[in-house]
Amino acid sequence: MGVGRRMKKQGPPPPLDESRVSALKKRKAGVIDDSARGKKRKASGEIKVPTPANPAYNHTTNSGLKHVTKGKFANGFGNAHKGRKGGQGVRMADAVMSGALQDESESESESQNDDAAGFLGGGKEEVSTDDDAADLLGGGEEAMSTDDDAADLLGRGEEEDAGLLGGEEEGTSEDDGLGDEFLGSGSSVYDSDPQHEKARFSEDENESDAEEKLTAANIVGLSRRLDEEQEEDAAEAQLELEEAALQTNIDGDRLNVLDDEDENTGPASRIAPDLQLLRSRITDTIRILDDFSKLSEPGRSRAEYTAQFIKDVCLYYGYSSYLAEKLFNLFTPREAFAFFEANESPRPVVIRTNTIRTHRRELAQSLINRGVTLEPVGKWSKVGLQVFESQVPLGATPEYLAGQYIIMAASSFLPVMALAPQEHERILDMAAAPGGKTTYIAALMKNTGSIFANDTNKGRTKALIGNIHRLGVKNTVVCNYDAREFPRVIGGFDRVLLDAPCSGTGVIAKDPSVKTNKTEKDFMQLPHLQKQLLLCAIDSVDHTSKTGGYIVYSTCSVSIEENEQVVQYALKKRPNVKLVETGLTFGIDGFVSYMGKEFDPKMKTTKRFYPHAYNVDGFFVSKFKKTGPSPNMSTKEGTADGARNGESLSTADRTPIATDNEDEEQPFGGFDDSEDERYMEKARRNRLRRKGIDPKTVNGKEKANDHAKSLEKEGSTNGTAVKGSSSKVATTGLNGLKPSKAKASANAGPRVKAPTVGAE
Ligand SMILES: C[S@@+](CC[C@H](N)C(=O)[O-])C[C@H]1O[C@@H](n2cnc3c(N)ncnc32)[C@H](O)[C@@H]1O
Repeated sequence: MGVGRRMKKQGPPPPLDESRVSALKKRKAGVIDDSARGKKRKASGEIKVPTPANPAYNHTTNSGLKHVTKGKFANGFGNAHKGRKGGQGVRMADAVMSGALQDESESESESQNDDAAGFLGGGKEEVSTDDDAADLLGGGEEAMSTDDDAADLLGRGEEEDAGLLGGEEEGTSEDDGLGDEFLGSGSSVYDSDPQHEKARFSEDENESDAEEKLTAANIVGLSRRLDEEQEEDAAEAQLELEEAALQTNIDGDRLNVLDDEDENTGPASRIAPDLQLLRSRITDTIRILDDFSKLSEPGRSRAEYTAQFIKDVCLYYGYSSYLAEKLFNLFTPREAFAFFEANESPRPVVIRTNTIRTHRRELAQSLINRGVTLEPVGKWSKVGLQVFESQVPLGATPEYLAGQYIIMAASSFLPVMALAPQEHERILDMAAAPGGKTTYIAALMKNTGSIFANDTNKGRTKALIGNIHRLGVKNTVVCNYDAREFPRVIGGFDRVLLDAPCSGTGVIAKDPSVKTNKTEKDFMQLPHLQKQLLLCAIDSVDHTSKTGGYIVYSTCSVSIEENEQVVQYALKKRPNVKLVETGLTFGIDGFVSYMGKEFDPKMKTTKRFYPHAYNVDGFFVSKFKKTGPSPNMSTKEGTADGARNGESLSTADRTPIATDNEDEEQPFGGFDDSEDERYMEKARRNRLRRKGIDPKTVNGKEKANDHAKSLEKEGSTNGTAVKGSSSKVATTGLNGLKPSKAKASANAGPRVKAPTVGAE
């Protein structure tokens, strides 16, 4: 099929086969129970879903809780899908066209602030495309989360699994004794610095016509499916109304939802709780908490209802009470409910066009020809495509194998967009595996400059290397340090991305084990590590960088401890940084105060993303600008943040926070001292030749001295590249340090430009 169909030129493919649609619907019917339950309350009129006081929640609530459970983004395109009966195709086309036109205009400036409104308002009507392409892409197998199913069904290889799952499953982050949970998370827009805007790499400018056609190609099939779904919805709603007539809680009545102390008959007290009753009580409790004076029982306190709500949430959704309470505290009760609901359904399957290899329009056309139904992910990205359904495993198409795209969560675009890497810069990705973000950075840099992609977990760096090779990235050095070794390993970067290991409370839909396996200890240990890493990230940046001087800190967690508190800590410890706008056109402002704690007022520049608000993984993105040298980095020899004097660097509190369990068993693509030696030796000879010295005349001791001196010189000349030192990716530690467990070395600090890695 591949070649023949691929060769077909532009023009819409035939509408989607009806049989595909029905297959989809059948599968959907099997998994939609929860959302149906959600609809029920809505249809019965018992839930007043929209809460004008809470704009974030409104994104989802107008669509009813049902919409957030579906695999569709809460964005402008979602809007276009609403009320599509009859005119659906046209509306979608309009939406896509306007999106494409917007793209065009944005090509000059990617400051898409005006898009924000559309995006923010768009959560109301998502299409019920359903529980995801994940199912549709091949159906789930075995007892995995739906996303995991999707991963399999997408036919991905090892490294891609890691990519799709935000890097969660491959290996664990054994460091610090922190487990898989660290591996979550999986990321544009522009830099707050306007001079950078134009330099952004977008291949999709002036493509509005093409995109319109492209989308039209999908419309017929999609709109038919959507019409059918709407009919189904109407039938369900009718049924629910009938059922609701049996219920006694009439709007305005005081509701009796609290468990009586001596009574063991409530839904929560049963061995096998009646989920429907439980859910009904949850929604009733929310109503009461929303309108406490009117609906609560006399003599009952708000705390009692809150406790009841949390207890029911634990039973209904399977959270530990510790985590349920922690998450509950982030939101209004109604929004908390929406959050818990959203965690019960997978996020949409998204692919990122690898602009090193292709253009989004061409990629989309190729995939459409293969039977993939897709759409641009939203106006906010020029490279993302949301996949609704596919007849082929997305992880095994010729386009995939040719590195034209990578499967990655939409939220994972965001930190990279905030980082806004520029061509020819030097970038550090501190916790990079499996490399969704690294490879995006490389694409935005058009394969110029250099990226140091580091990860402490050797096993996971395999996936990173795999992705780097497949996607044709050539400006990246993979290294394997505990990132707290930076900047002693190397510093002086223009920008640093710290996509930190975290608890994964933003990706519960992907990894439901988070519901029960995160304890108070995790929320102490993780922030401790994150704080250490963030200080190291800051210290690794060259504040004198002409184009940069930025640090982006992100997590796929929604907890305050791992986000605002970490940022606040960094602001306190490093007065030489300030928070700046992320440039992201959507997202909810970070907390400036929380439970009596006040944060820096600029904390509002940080952005939070929630599954129920935007139908993306929960995420946090913050951006700092470094304005001066780090306090204790000034040495006699200078103040370069390139860590010229390793000993003088005290970057962070290094109190051990857990056992270091590094996986020594997993040999990593051959980190090998003798192999390293060969490359180092070759580099040394080349360097000497460039200086006009015959390498053969230099004996062993002089070799070492020369090596150290030249490194030092290069460092002091502010990052002059060590040219010609061809290093094999992942086979060498930087500057000859042992890649694993490298000891900080005074000589290791100089700003040595990364040798370009031939990835393919
Ligand atoms: C959220 S994941 C990174 C995902 C990656 N940025 C991407 O987009 O594919 C967090 C990563 O941090 C790594 N990690 C954990 N502790 C680390 C440390 N001390 N130094 C460097 N990396 C660490 C984990 O191995 C894991 O790969």
